Amino acid sequence: MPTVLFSIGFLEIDIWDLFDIFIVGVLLYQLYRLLRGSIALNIFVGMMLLFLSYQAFKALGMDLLSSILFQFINIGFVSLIIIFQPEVRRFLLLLGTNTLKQRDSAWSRLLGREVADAEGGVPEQEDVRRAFLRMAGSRTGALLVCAQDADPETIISGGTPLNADISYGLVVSIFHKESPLHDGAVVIQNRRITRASAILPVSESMDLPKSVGLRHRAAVGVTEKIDAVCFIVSEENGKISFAKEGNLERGITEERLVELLGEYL
Ligand SMILES: Nc1ncnc2c1ncn2[C@@H]1O[C@H](COP(=O)(O)OP(=O)(O)OP(=O)(O)O)[C@@H](O)[C@H]1O
Repeated sequence: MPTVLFSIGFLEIDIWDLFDIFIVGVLLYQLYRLLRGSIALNIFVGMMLLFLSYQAFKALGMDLLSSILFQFINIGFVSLIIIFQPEVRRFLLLLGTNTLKQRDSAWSRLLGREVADAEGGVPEQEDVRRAFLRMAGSRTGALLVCAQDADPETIISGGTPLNADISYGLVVSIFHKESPLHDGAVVIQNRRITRASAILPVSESMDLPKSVGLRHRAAVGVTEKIDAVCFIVSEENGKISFAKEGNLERGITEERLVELLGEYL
């Protein structure tokens, strides 16, 4: 029996209760981060309200109402898993990826950067920078996914599988309007182009302004679902944007592009 630390009225709190509250708090916060901005958050809040009402009715001894709500919650649990299937998947993926892979990749990125710095820059980053500036100048639409740790194939579909070195000429050629591969996204993994013309999941986020079109929504969508970042060139105005964890940074400068490429490519 763990020792009681303090009491609030009739409630006796021990060390495990504090631990319990802390873990539930962290899990709820992570869940909120995952669902933020999506319609799923509204459903989640609805379910929480239902659950709290059930607890309140039960505590007040209103048996009929609480038993009806209990049935709802019972079915609700199964339907929650179905409704939130993509979010549950992403949540588990995030947990696993964060704990296992990110540590390794952080080290390899750190070491990689040290080697690159010693050699005077990473050629792939320089090639993508030049390609993006050129495409921005000519208002050529482009969408580039840089997968970080997760396997992007689980979410990204279609297009043409490739296994090519990144080069300025290749990136510009793929997105050239006459190219059969220009429509869709280019996927980069471990500094190699693994797919072109890929179809990405489109974000349903209500936080995005109405002016944001499908290309940018697709960039946001894929970063909501897997550990990846996206670089986008707008065909409409030639602006370069960046997407990460479901957030869109619009109209970034060349300096910022260099900084982000250094961090994520
Ligand atoms: N789900 C998707 N996955 C990958 N690429 C997509 C997807 N949806 C749209 N695109 C790309 O975006 C192009 C259409 O972009 P649209 O004009 O709707 O978006 P936008 O965000 O307004 O971009 P822009 O500012 O370049 O016009 C398509 O031709 C296609 O290449």
